[in-house]
Amino acid sequence: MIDIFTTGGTIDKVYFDALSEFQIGPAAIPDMLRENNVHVPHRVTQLMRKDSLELDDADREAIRAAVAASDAARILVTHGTDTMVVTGRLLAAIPGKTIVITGAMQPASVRASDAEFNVGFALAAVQTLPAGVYIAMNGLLFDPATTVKDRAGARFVAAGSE
Ligand SMILES: NC(=O)C[C@H](N)C(=O)O
Repeated sequence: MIDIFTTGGTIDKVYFDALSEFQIGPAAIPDMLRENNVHVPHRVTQLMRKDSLELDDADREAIRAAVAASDAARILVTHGTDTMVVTGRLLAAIPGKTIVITGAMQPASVRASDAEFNVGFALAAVQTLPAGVYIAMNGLLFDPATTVKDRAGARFVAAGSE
């Protein structure tokens, strides 16, 4: 059983026409998994709906506590990309679980989005990797301890190489 926790981020953003802006809506992952005929046993819990730039220490602690309290050994977290590595570093203190964090550069609700690719890749990663914390984005796996987001390049890179 894979425990999936959603926290918000661009992956869950939807366009509010009346306001002419994107806001974080309900988690995109349940519809995505259903529409893609995914029968991997899983459970989805929406922990929060925040852009990751707005996550504070209490939010991160809530994510850490939820993951630590899960009875599942394999955990998928969807999260905004801007501070994914910060949360990943905190989750690294949890022993004995395979924890994979993913998100998207473009909302799942828009056509040219990397969301479905990233979720599919992360779902494969979480089922096969040994215990540890990983960021799974755009076809690559990263260790949060040694990774940073290159915002201009819209990608993750090794710390120091950006
Ligand atoms: N692509 C993203 O998810 C960026 C967004 N600002 C976030 O970190 O929540």
